[in-house]
Amino acid sequence: MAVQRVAVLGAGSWGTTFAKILADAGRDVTMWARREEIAAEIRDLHTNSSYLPDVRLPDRLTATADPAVALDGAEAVVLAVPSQRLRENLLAWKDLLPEDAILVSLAKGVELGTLKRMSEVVSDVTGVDPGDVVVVSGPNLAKEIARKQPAAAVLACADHDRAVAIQEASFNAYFRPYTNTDVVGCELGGACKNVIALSCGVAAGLGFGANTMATLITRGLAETARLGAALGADPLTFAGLAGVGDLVATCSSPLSRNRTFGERIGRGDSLEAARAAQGGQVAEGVSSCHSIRELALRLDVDMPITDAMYRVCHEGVDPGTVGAELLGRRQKHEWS
Ligand SMILES: NC(=O)C1=CN([C@@H]2O[C@H](COP(=O)(O)OP(=O)(O)OC[C@H]3O[C@@H](n4cnc5c(N)ncnc54)[C@H](O)[C@@H]3O)[C@@H](O)[C@H]2O)C=CC1
Ligand SMILES: O=C(CO)COP(=O)(O)O
Repeated sequence: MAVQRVAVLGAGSWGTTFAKILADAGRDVTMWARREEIAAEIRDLHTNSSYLPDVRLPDRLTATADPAVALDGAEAVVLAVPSQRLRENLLAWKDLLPEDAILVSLAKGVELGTLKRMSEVVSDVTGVDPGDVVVVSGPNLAKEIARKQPAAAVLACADHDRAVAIQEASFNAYFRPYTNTDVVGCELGGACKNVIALSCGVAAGLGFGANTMATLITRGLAETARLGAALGADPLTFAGLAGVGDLVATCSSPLSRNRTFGERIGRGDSLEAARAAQGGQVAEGVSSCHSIRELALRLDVDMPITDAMYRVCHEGVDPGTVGAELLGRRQKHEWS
């Protein structure tokens, strides 16, 4: 199952960075960009200045605004659009997908309405077995990796051979991918940490320090693991790169869009102002706090931090008020 020719659909921060990883690992990569001017910039100038300023892209990486051109002959197809936009984009691409191509999902989120994980959305639209989709997760802030700063990731797939094929295609001097078969745990880890990063940003914006951050990260991990247990995830996954690894990176870095969004809210910006300041880039936690809360309610899982972020982002409740409510909850044992 050797993969040489890869299509990366989506030319935002992570799509472009993952395309660069693959090209630096010796693969032939064609990206699809929504806007022709971004495709032309990648193709002709080897930059994507809207998303990765000051990063030079490899010569063997090219781009097009025509998905049929990007997908022609691809042995692997990397899906790199925001989670709430994956279904509509896949519907447009599904008849162009080469038969037998390995489908790889980069998105970290849970779909609003259906409450499905991304591999389930891919399966819904394409008919591919969800166990054949490879999910990428882990502490992967795009702007660091694009500058070749060392990082590791998890490639989760029920079919180990497919994960190994993408591992071989993406392994390079600065990017170390591990395989895992726990797709549920890896997808939940990635989706939930965006919500916890939002909460850390809110706390930072309110002026709180390291103890508060560590508390939110640790209790955030506890509620993620509770949801994981209800959905059959392997508890060990949450101790790994897609769990604590991604949480620590995203919750502590000013490069995180979710943390930055939360920080603006904590400082008193309106949701509209925080959204406008994102420069068109996605803060997945804002929609995922809604869908994950619904999922938790459906499964009767207690997720108080996620619920607090839902109330801040979707009901307009004051961040200081939800903070006080979180602290004032019923006293309990750490693991109950
Ligand atoms: N940026 C990062 O450091 C990382 C991001 N991720 C995940 O990867 C996924 C993609 O993230 P990024 O590339 O960073 O996002 P981004 O916001 O930087 O770019 C999104 C891309 O999707 C395209 N797109 C296609 N249809 C769209 C639509 N209808 N609405 C909006 N955009 C549309 C945009 O044109 C853009 O090229 C997200 O789920 C994110 O959580 C995962 C790991 C790291
Ligand atoms: O998923 C990420 C790092 O692993 C990126 O986080 P943000 O979307 O918050 O920037």
